[in-house]
Amino acid sequence: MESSNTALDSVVDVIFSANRDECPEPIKAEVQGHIPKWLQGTLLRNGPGKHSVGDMSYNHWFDGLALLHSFTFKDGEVYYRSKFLRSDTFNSNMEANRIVVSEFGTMAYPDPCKNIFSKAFTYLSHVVPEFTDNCLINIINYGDDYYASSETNFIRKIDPLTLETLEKVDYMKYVTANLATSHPHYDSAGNTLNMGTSIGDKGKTKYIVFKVPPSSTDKKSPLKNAEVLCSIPAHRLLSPSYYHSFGMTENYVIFIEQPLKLDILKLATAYFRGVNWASCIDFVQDEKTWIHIIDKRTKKPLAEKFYTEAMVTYHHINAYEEDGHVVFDIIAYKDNSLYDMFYLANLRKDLTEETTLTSTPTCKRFVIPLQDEKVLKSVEVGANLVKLPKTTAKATKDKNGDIACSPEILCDGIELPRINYAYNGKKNRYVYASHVEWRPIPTKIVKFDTVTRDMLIWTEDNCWPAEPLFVPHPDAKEEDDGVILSSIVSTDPKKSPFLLILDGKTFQELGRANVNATFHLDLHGIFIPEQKLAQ
Ligand SMILES: CC1=C(/C=C/C(C)=C/C=C/C(C)=C/C=C/C=C(C)/C=C/C=C(C)/C=C/C2=C(C)CCCC2(C)C)C(C)(C)CCC1
Ligand SMILES: [Fe+2]
Repeated sequence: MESSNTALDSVVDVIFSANRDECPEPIKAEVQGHIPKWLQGTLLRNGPGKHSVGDMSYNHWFDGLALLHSFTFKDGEVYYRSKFLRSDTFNSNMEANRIVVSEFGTMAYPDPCKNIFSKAFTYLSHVVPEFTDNCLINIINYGDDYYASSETNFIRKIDPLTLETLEKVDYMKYVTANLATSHPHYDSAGNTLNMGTSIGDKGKTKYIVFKVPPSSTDKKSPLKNAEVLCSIPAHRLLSPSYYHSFGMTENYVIFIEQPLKLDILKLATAYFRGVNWASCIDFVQDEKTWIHIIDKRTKKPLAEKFYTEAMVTYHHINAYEEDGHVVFDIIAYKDNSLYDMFYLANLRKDLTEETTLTSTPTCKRFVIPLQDEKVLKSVEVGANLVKLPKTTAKATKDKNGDIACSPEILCDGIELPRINYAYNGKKNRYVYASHVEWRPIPTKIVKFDTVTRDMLIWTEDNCWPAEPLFVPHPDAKEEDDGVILSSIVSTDPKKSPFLLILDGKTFQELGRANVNATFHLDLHGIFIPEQKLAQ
């Protein structure tokens, strides 16, 4: 018994909690199989790579210090490198040899004295706190620049080739966003669209959609030209919803205001009360989930109120318009247990006690009817407004004239979804994702066909795959003409970690690039084609 627990503990260590070393100089990987010659560019990924500093540890996996890594493809060869993001947070922690900047799941007290008076004093000097710039979630492209991102008001510009950390950028200088997502969208005109939350500005709490145009020639920060497209007042001033991503079609932005709420009063007193910020988020089971459909042309949300039952979602998959409807697919949960599952103490418990997840991810499709207001008035209460033939998703008018949406379940157990981004906002068929069974660790990646509901699977013993990312063939004719890239952490000491390359159509291995280094399990990333990097 003991030995199997030890084995499971070491899995948690190897894939989640161990501190990693960086590998700042590029190393050439040993390629097995075949890497298509057309695949030229850099896969750049981000995720937590250091979970303790000195003798202090972070509580939560999403708190770890950002470690960037990249795979550069050149003429069938692959070069790997990794570098810690030299954020102010990283530097201050290293200098103090302890954790001095708070993260979402770990509250830090720079003053080691636990005396209540000094704690109160430290609190007062933190009335305007400098939030963390440990940007560990994703990489965002604004204009010609690349930024490591988290969800606070700070992003860090990076050099996508050398992984060097550059300027710290404060969203607040350009748009009033105290929080912003790490999952923006890119449109065909080269704009980046993102969403943020503005807390208590001029007595109002609102969600904003902002657009950053492609770079201007004057070499100023691309955010200088940011424009707020729309702002939506939060249902409650002191409890805005938490959201991690949003959806976008050609004409609409889809924003889900879910009953997973930040309690501003609790947040403001968290430091003084000695609790972490994560404890100030509540899932309000008996509240509705509001679905806002923002028309990019009028810059206003549609007048109708769409809602569904209480749920939690982090990742939108895609959204598109079809015959007078907006269709969008998301990964949804019954509650907020995903966040709790990633506390390092729970990850250990979940593995050793073999507990099942209380809420597993479900891939849901919502269909929103775009109804003329006059027509809507004449529709009977209870009538289904969805007219698309091949879906079981419904939208019915309730007695208040609001529209209750019930989704179609597409499949269970997938997370970290990616699509061929050329199909973002357009009708797509395939989703590439991590497959999650009852354990909170990734063992398989899949290609899911939303039409036939078939799943193609890749798995291998002692291999823990990261989010699978699709790169289209430069002359792609079909949606799945391309390859899937996933970086694989290995827990077999005899086997090095590798970058896996699968064929987009068959999901069969084309090749792998074995790297003589250690990998961390990361969260998200982007592929930058060579022509774009050369600009
Ligand atoms: C500024 C501000 C602030 C702060 C904030 C912060 C600090 C934040 C952070 C945040 C964060 C930091 C977040 C994060 C998130 C994340 C997420 C949401 C994720 C998700 C994920 C997932 C979903 C996963 C999955 C997976 C993996 C990874 C592996 C295994 C398998 C699976 C698939 C499960 C406050 C509030 C105080 C106040 C106001 C203002
Ligand atoms: Fe995410």
